[in-house]
Amino acid sequence: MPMRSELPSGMRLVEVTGDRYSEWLDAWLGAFASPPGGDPAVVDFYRRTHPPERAIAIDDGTGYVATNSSQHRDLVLPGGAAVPLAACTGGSCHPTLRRRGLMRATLLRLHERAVEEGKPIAAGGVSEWPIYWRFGYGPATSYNALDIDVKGVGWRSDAPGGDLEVRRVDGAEARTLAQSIYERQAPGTPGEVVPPSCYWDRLAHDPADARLEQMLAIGMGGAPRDHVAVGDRGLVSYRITSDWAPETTPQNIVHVIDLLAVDAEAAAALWRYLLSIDMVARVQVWYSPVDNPLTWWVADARKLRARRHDGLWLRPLDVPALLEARGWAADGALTLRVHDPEGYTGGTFRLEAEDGKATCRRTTAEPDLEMQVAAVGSILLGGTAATDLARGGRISAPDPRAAQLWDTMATPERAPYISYFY
Ligand SMILES: CC(=O)SCCNC(=O)CCNC(=O)[C@H](O)C(C)(C)COP(=O)(O)OP(=O)(O)OC[C@H]1O[C@@H](n2cnc3c(N)ncnc32)[C@H](O)[C@@H]1OP(=O)(O)O
Repeated sequence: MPMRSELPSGMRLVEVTGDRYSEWLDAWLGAFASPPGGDPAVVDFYRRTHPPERAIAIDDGTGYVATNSSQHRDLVLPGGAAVPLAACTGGSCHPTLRRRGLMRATLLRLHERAVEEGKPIAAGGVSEWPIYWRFGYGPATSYNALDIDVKGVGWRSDAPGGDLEVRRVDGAEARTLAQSIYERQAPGTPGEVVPPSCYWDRLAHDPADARLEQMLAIGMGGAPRDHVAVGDRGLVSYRITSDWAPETTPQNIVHVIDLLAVDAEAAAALWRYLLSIDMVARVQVWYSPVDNPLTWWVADARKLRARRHDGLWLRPLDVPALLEARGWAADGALTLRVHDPEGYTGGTFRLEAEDGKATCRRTTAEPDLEMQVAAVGSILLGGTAATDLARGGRISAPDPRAAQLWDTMATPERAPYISYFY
């Protein structure tokens, strides 16, 4: 039976209606200090990417005091298969009512709804590290924020992409290209959560208002936005902010907003271009894969100055379905015992992988590996090592070779990564 939680008296958990969507958005984004306040451009964008019928709230009789939502999305697994995902985002509670279980009530409802809809997993990019473990979420992907010293980093003469031409494109073409490139690159990237096509409309907007830029996830700074493409294989969207007092050397900064490429050669051509713009001292990127081959194209990778962050957190709701859907790098058999405080997918399962595919069935055997469901979320894509979690006390493995075997079997084709925040 799913867990329920009691709400303080006078409060009701409700579905959000279209006519109160703007109020819902203000409550949600107000918790992040950016309420759109009815700004039609922001409300219209969110209404399409996060539609009212996916939103829930707690109403205390005077208005919405807590919010949450789960979007229909697909999650790419190792091997390229995608599974239906409850993409949770929009968790908030008014600060006057914090720590009374309001968020708990909304999130438990979202999990219950995901199971009703047949989704084997929920996921979110979480605001703060300590919160989501208790709800069965574990960090599964990582990304690097880069702050590149352009003068110091250099470019190797044998790096690929030198023969490819880059060309300017306008916002409308950038929008079309971005969606098409993403759709071609995502199946090879475990951890990507395929956004709806309207998500890419943000590339066709070019508001002068810095606040709106931030809300539409198209960068900050109020500078004009540029889009540069390599054929139909790669696209970068960026802004340059000026830092040049007349008596000094120019120190402009390139802020990369989206960099998408179907293959390494196209990505290299875009990076080569970004690192060659005159008067630029630094290139800053919020999201970069941790296995970005840029490391091997530049002359001095220490000048990339990478800071690693957790990306997507996964909450398995049907462990056997997920283990059978993902691809496996090596043959092997393991028995896993999973504890799920919400009661959806606890139990002991026998996993048997052969020729890239696996079966996973309930068993009464003793486990090789035992863990909370949040740890399954962490290791599912192979981006977090079971051996690390075993050393950290999050997985119990009486024979340490069992965690090693998991890591060998679960090795993904590349480091799990989500290229944006939702
Ligand atoms: C995927 C997403 O939606 S991420 C977005 C999350 N939203 C934000 O960070 C916006 C700003 N913060 C807020 O609006 C609120 O503080 C929220 C949404 C994080 C928490 O809402 P609350 O209603 O206070 O949470 P609630 O009372 O249900 O707490 C549930 C549990 O999480 C814990 N918790 C809640 N917030 C935090 C926090 N910031 N840090 C650590 N633990 C937390 C509580 O202590 C409680 O734990 P317990 O059950 O073990 O006692």
